[in-house]
Amino acid sequence: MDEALNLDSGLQIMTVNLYPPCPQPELAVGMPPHSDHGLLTLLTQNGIAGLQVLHNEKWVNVNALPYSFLVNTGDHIEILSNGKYKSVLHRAIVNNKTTRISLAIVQDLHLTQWLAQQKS
Ligand SMILES: O=C(O)CCC(=O)C(=O)O
Ligand SMILES: [Fe+2]
Repeated sequence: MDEALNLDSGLQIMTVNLYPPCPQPELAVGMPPHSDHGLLTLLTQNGIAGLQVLHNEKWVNVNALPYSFLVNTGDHIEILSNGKYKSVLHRAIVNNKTTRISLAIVQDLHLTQWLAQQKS
């Protein structure tokens, strides 16, 4: 699969997110609900909770384990697995005490590979 999908030439996009303390966190959105577009996203955080995933129609807090990467499944893995691995809907909330930082690295197919997958 690795060779067929040309993963060695895949796209990597890194995003750094900064969430400063918010005086009224219940009125604010850190990052609105979305799914990531790629195959897999590696996410690391500065130990401050804020990530939530939608599970059984409820938003569930995800622990921010220090010195770890959390792996989220993205839209393209859902398409490639014919729905076996669902792309996870997630969002980030803010708090009124501490600045939160997260770093997300999306691993995706090469742009030309993406077009090839669309044709088949
Ligand atoms: O800050 C977070 O925990 C989520 C970040 C995120 O979902 C993203 O960058 O795509
Ligand atoms: Fe995301």
